[in-house]
Formats: sequence, structure tokens, C-alpha cells
Amino acid sequence: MALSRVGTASSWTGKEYRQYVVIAAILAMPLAFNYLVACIIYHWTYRQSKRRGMQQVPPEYPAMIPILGSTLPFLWDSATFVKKATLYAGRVTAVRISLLVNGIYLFQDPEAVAAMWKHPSLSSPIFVYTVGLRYLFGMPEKAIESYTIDDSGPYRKPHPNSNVAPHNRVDFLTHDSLLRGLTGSAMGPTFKRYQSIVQRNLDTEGVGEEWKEMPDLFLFFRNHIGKAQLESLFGPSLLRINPGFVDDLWAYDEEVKHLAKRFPRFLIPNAYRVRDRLLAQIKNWYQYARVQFGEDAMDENGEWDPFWGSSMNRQRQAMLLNIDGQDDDSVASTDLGLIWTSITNVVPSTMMTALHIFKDEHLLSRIRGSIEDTVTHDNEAGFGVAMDKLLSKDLLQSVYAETLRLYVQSYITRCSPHEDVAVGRWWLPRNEVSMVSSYVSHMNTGVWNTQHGKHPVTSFWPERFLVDSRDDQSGPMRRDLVEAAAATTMNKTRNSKDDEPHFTLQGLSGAWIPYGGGFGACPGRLLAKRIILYTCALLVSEFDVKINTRDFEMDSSGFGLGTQKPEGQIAFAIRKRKAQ
Ligand code: HEM
Repeated sequence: MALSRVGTASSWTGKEYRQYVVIAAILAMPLAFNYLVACIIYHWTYRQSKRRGMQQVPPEYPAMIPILGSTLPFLWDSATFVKKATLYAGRVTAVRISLLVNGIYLFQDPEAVAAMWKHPSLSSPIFVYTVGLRYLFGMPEKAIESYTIDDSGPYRKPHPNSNVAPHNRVDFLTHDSLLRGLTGSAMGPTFKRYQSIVQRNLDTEGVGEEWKEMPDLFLFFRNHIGKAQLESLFGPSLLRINPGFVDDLWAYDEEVKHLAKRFPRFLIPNAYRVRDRLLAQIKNWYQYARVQFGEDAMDENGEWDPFWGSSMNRQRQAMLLNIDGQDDDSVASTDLGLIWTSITNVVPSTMMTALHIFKDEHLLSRIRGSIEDTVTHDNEAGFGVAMDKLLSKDLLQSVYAETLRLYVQSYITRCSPHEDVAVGRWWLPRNEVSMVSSYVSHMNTGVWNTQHGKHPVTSFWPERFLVDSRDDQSGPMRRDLVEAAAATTMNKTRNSKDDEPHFTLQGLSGAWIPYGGGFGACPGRLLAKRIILYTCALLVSEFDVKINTRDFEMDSSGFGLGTQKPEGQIAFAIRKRKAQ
């Protein structure tokens, strides 16, 4: 009896089930048809472009669900998705992906990326500024307007079609101030301050000639390298009057990935709370510096004072507050962006460079040997280094370049507000957003030399950027590309027979892109390279470090937002080196 009841019920369910399947199939037919058409157009466009060599707009990556497009895979598994979407017939290429609000063009073939850097209409990061300021850095909506309406470009001369008033040219004004403040004559004093502050910070750790066990390498770098960099750029007052600033900055860094997904406050209250705290501390700093600062506080060149730090910060205040709709709240958001960008890339990059050196005894001893003639140690003056010489050390530069290749996972974003532009063999339509993923470029097996798989693109190979004339399998680029370049341009990329292996980035302008590129490239890149190389030279010369946690994974959850960090803590031991 019970069995027959079950049987009746299940056959009734089966019938219902079949009806649902039929309805679902009918409903799915337009979707399947739509997808099929999208696939045909997608393949046809690539084939046409290849066969006829025609300049055209990149095709759209087929997505099953209209309107939603590729939003879900792009947001939730961005690394896998962009790698897949930008690959066609085994080659990295350009594609349009449709997202919920609008679409994005991804340009990844190295020729297109190199062309992008050269194009004056694609030199401005203003579009990504507006996104960052709104969603990451919490700028009030009324202040963002000045950023969204500025179509005058990043150059001193405004675009002829733009009517933006000179004092509202936020794109040019901010970029110009950053270039003046972070490069050229201003960089030297900032870097000098960094050198003495980092040595002072390391001294506070009390490391002696006995091994000192420590639980977390990243914390060590945050507290010494990160703090030194903050102080050398923004001055001691910001940190002194806000003792929780550094911890809050790193707590915020953990939350940025959630803010980037545009979740509302009620879903990620901690992210909004820590951001509010940081903005309040930055405004607190403004109040303090305004009261304390006087002309007599400046150094002899007017480059630095203990309240605003570098003169760039002091001058940014006047420049930003002069722009329509700006006040302390909006300027604090802009400064949060600057502080976050300047610190949170260089700290993990420095740590990963040092980590790779200390993890490998042989590499450590080669690096020590190679920089011996550049470093000095004086009991009075402490550690010293001839920076010009250090910056040209081949193996150290190769380790640095390889570290950035492996761990920098940024999206570099551009938009042309006035005209369609040619990007290599593609067109980018006016006002459309284009992005380049450094990760896809850095993992492109069509470019990078892996010595036939011996050194996969996903692995760390310290010599990848060294060219050795005695070894035709050496160098960062695949052998076939080097030969093709040499045949067409008579380019001599190899050194002469008796030269030592030398560091090169030749031919990699569209492939090695940790700092973006062109006029909009990272204005902190020269300072970053100095900080990374100097810090590694200091650590390897003055300390022994044993890496105790040797197996760890990298955290990919912040994909697209900058440099990767390790997942979990890396335990290590450190001691002062005995006098050599
Ligand atoms: C290894 C360290 C660093 C990496 C990997 C890095 C990477 C980047 C990238 C990919 C961009 C976008 C560039 C583009 O759009 O083409 C950028 C922009 C920027 N970076 Fe860096 N960066 C680093 C260090 C620094 C440092 C040390 C500073 C400041 C001292 C800094 C300040 C900035 C600023 C202010 C921007 C925005 C540029 C603008 O508005 O014109 N960065 N960075």
C-alpha cells in the first residue's frame, strides 16, 4: 500500500518534471540562439581580421545571459576568466567583454599594448580615478563631478575640444603634481629620507647576532619598510598624531577587494568603518599641519617640512581645494588613494624580492657577491650604498623584474573621450573603457622565454631577464621572437662574446608592464625600484634571514588591484651578520 502510494506520487512528479524541462527548454531557446549568433560573430571577426588584416573593433566574448553578460566570472574568478577571454586560437589578443552596466575592451596582444602606451589620447587614467574615488576611496558624489567632466587630458595643453576651465583641469593638475613630486629632483630627497628612516626603524627591532624568531614576514615589512616609506613621503606628523594609521591602512587594504565589488555598507560594514577611520585621520592630519606649519619649518630647498612631509602634499592641498566642488572630505579621499597606491604595492614587492633571495642560498651568495663593490658599512655612519652602481647590477635587477612579473596583478585602464583610436590592429571606439591586465601579459607564453618549459611563466626564474651571449637560450623573450626582431630591425640584442650576462627589458614594452605604460605610467616607479633594490641590498648585507615557512600560497583575492601578497603568515628568523 505504502509502496503504491510512493509509486503514484513519483510518477506524478516525473510528469511535472518533464513539463518543467519542456518549458525550460522553450525559454532557453532564445538564449541558446542568441549565444550561437554571438559565437559566430566572435569567430568570424577574428578570422576576418586575420585573413584580411583589417583594422577593426575587437569582437564581443560570447556570454550565455544577455544584460548580465560576463559579469559573474569577471567578478568572481577574474584571473581565470580574463586569461581565457583574451586567448584566441592559442594567441593572446583583444576582446570586448559585456558587463552588467557597460562593456570593457581588454587589449592584451603585446603590439596593441605597446601601441596603447604611445597614443596621446590614451594617456589619462582619469576614468579609473572616478571609479576609484567613488567606490574605493569614498569621495562624496558632488565632488566626483569635477573628475567626470574633465575631458581636457593629462597634458599641459588641453584637448582642443575641451571647455574645462584651467583651475578645474584635475587630470592635468594631479598628474603634473605627482610627476613633479615623485620624480626628478624631488625624488632624491624623498629616497634619502627613506634610507635613514628604514635603518632607524630596523634598529628599533633590536636584532642582534643571535637568531631572533619572528612569526610574520609581511608584518615585519609593513612595520619597517611601509612605515619608512609613509614617513619619507607624508612626514612624521601623520603617523604621530594617528598612532593607529598604519594598522588601519593594512586593514583597509584587506577590504579594498570588497569595496571594488561595490557592495553596499550593510553587507561589508567593516570595510566602510575602516575607510571612515582612515579618512578621519587624514583630515585630522590636515587640521594639525595647517596650524603647525610655518615657512620656517621647511628645509633649505622648501622640499620638506615635518608637518606636511614632502612639498608635494602641501601644494596638493592648495591645488585640489581650488577645484570646483572640493573640500577636506573630497581631498582626504584623493589622498587616501595616493597613500594606498604608494604603499601597498611597494611593500609586498620588496618583501617578495627579498624572500626569493633569502630562500635560495645559492642566489643569496651570488647577490651578495655581485653587490659587494657597492655597499659599505661604517660603525658611525651605518650602512651605505652607491645607488647608481646598485641600480645597474644585472642579477639584482633581473630578480626585481621577475618578482614584479610574477606578482603584480593590476588592471591598467584608459579611455579616449574625444575620438576613436587605433590600438595596434584594433579600433577602440570613443568613450569606451579599455583595460590591460598585467597578469595576462606577464603570463603570456607567446612572449616569455621558458627555455622549452624548464622555467614556466608561473615560476620564479631569477635569470629570466639576463641575456648571455654564450647561451642562445637566454633572455626574457622567446627565441623565435628575438630572431624575428633581429631579422627585421637588425637589432643587436645579444652582448659581445666576452661580456657577462646583462639585464635587459628590450622588446618588452607591451609585455612587462608592472607599472602600466606611456605618459600615464606609475609616477612612483623610479622611487619604487630604488626602494626595492636598496632595501634588498641593506637586508642581504646586514642580516641573515632564515625562511621557516617555505611552502605557502599567494592570495589572489585582490586580483586586478595591485601586487599579490602571501596567504597566511611566513615565519622567519633574523640575525645581524657578523662583521665580514
Ligand atoms: C612595485 C611598486 C609599484 C607598482 C607595481 C605600481 C603600479 C602602478 C600601476 C600599474 C599604476 C597604473 C599606471 C597606468 O595607468 O599606466 C600606478 C599608478 C600610480 N602609482 Fe604606482 N606602483 C608602484 C609603486 C608606487 C609608488 C612607490 C608610488 C608613490 C610613491 C606610486 C604612486 C602611483 C600613483 C600616484 C599612481 C596614479 C598615477 C596617476 O594618477 O597619474 N606607485 N602604479
